[in-house]
Amino acid sequence: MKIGQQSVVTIEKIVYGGEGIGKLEEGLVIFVPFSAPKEKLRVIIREIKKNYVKGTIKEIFEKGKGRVLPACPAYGSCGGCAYQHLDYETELEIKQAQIEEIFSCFKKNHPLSIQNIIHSPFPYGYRNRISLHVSNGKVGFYAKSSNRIVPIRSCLIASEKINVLLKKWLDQKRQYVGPKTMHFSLREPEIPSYGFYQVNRYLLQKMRELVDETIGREISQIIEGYSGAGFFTEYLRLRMEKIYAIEENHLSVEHAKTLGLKNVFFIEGKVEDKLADCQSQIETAKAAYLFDPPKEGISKEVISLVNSHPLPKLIYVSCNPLTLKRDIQRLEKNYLLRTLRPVDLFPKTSEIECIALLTRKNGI
Ligand SMILES: C[S@@+](CC[C@H](N)C(=O)[O-])C[C@H]1O[C@@H](n2cnc3c(N)ncnc32)[C@H](O)[C@@H]1O
Repeated sequence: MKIGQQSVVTIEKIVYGGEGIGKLEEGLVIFVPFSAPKEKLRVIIREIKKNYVKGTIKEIFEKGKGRVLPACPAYGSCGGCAYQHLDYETELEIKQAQIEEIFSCFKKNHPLSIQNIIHSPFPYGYRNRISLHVSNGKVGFYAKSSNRIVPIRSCLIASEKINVLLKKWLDQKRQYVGPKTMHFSLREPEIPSYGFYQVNRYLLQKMRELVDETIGREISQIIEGYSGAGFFTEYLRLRMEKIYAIEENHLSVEHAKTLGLKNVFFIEGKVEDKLADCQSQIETAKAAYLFDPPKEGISKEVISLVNSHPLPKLIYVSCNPLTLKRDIQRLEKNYLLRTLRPVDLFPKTSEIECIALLTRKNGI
């Protein structure tokens, strides 16, 4: 096998991350980006690894399920989207199957029910914020796994308001000539101008309702880790006795405090440092953890604190199924995984949001 060699392959499925996989005649597994399920392709080998190869499409012999023409001229070079070449129905089926596969390992020892993916009402125009990079007169997004800037004029997954702002900024930013790449972000005026904020403007209320439903009515106290600017806190406090909300980003905490929520303690700092204090103040029998960490997941330190003080429920909102799986495995001795709800917060990209419900094992 050589780089540049051509081969014929049928794509078996699309795996998490967005690439199709198939087997070459030699028995080697091949990963092919921008392919569709069951598609028959001629591919060019681009990279050879120990146990697999990577290829790109040279020719499509038989189109796979759901293939459509991508709408964005930067698709394929910009690192943002992975599923513009598929219709939305196929993308949702693929994402559901990926979640089923990643979490199938829990089926044996947990009463796990994987629910149907919640779709975004629209797969385009949903982002309420974008981050761009500027260097040597180029303004755009990074190419996949690279610092190379792919210039763009507009972004189809961003909202109309963001695209209006982008148009205004493009010519100004292009003037920038500096030794380093500069980064800037554009946000809709409705959302806080700093720190993390949920990105899909069509699913904001739905996310809050789903988390509320998952928590359940018997819970009246919450320890919320990674609470950001109080996105879930603001909604949940309407029916909670009290919430301890821990967040390390100073500006997000400042914003959260401006909401004036009476039954909420906003605590600035790392969950690692503040959790034990909250654990000592909560009434265990009616309390739950709500965690919404960044894609790296929860640190071993936090997992160990949770394992030393398991509350009846733990609700885990995650934007990375792989770290979610890892963290559930680390919590397994105290918790059962009950439900997993995929949510398509990031249509056309390979990302999948999940809401997991874990309940404390009996007899702890
Ligand atoms: C995915 S965001 C979720 C924010 C919020 N739940 C929301 O929906 O807007 C993760 C948040 O965790 C915060 N964070 C990351 N690591 C942290 C840590 N070790 N301790 C406390 N906060 C942390 C980040 O600043 C960010 O606001």
